[in-house]
Amino acid sequence: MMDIKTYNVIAKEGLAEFPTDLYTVNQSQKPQALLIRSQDMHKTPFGTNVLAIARAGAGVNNIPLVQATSAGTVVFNTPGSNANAVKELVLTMLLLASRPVLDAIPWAHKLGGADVSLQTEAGKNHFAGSELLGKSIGVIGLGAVGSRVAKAASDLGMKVIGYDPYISVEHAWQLSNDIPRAESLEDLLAVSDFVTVHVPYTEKNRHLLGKEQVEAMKQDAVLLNYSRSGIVDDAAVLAALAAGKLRLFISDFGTPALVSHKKVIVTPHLGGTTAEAEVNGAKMAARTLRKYLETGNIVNSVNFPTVEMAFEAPLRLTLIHQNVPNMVGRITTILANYNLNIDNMINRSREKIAYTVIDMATVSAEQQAELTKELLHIPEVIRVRFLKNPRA
Ligand SMILES: NC(=O)c1ccc[n+]([C@@H]2O[C@H](COP(=O)([O-])OP(=O)(O)OC[C@H]3O[C@@H](n4cnc5c(N)ncnc54)[C@H](O)[C@@H]3O)[C@@H](O)[C@H]2O)c1
Ligand SMILES: O=C(O)[C@H](O)COP(=O)(O)O
Repeated sequence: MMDIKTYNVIAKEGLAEFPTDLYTVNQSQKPQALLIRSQDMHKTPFGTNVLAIARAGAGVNNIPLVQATSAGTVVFNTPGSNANAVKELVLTMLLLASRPVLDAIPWAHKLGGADVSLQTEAGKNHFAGSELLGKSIGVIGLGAVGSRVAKAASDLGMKVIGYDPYISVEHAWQLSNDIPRAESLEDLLAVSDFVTVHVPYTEKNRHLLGKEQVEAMKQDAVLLNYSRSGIVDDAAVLAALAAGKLRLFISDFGTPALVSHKKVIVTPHLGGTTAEAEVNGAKMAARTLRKYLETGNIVNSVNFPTVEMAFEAPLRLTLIHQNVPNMVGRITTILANYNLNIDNMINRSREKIAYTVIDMATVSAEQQAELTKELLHIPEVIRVRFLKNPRA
């Protein structure tokens, strides 16, 4: 039995992916894997017994990746699982930034008496808005969320310009040829009535929109942050709002200064909070975890290489080790000393870490224990697992 510990609200459809004859959920002090959303794992200790952490969602800045990698803990996310939800909320906020319905609705509901319609017609001009059609929008980051926002804005008749110097081939294919790409962030900022940012939080992206960038924006522009707190320098934005340079700041990440500001609209980190996105993310995370725990195969990891090898042999040996020369040689020498034949093998690396998967015929539990001890004796080996093929 393996135990999965959960943090945050995880959709029941995701938990149902774990068959009860193989898994328990939240039953052990020493779980084999964690299934989380925004839980701050920098402040939540997890032991080296944790083989994997799956983040149902996109952002992994809440997980200490360097620490997890060196402990041999594979971290996964669920790319794209909540991208449509974020896109729809960004569209909502673009419309709210254009039509003052947030003020108009309470005004309408306060009207009373027999002449409500007269009062309506007399007062409605206070709430005149503008249209998105023909306005320009700069989309920073053209991944799962940004590429969808760009397409939707274009479908609404907006002039879209994108910026993503690191765009993946997959997302580049998804992006319409009609959407021009800016050569630089400054080029995008100079022409955009709306700017929306969809990049991950990393050290490099901290204050990607800082004082200089905010000052480079168009007069009366609107800035939206549905990526992460810290990517936008809130202090620089507040200064630009006070100076009358920006018209509005819309953010999914409140701070005391933002929530009390008249020219700021804050949503409470709602980007990925729809029933559909929560189910998508939880199911995807559970399936990814099961794949890794049961077959050793790794997909959608943010700290380990992708490794997919059909599990056909009776037994699989997986090793997490440092990415240094002669590891495969040392590992296979030990197997040869036990007269074990290798049916199939794969070795992949990512930066400082490497992963080796070796398929072979069955060996006894005693021999597995001896081999594990000997393999762990190689100083650069971090984790050793034997997996039995239930279908062999
Ligand atoms: N508000 C929410 O609830 C919510 C929901 C989903 C995602 N997010 C946040 O949005 C981020 C993006 O999500 P996603 O699913 O689109 O991720 P993604 O990985 O599919 O896309 C991120 C894109 O940003 C690009 N990028 C990175 N640094 C950049 C930079 N400096 N300039 C321009 N482009 C850059 C990458 O090349 C990539 O294409 C997540 O990391 C997460 O922090 C927030
Ligand atoms: O990075 C993400 O996927 C979003 O910020 C969603 O976070 P949540 O799962 O905590 O709502």
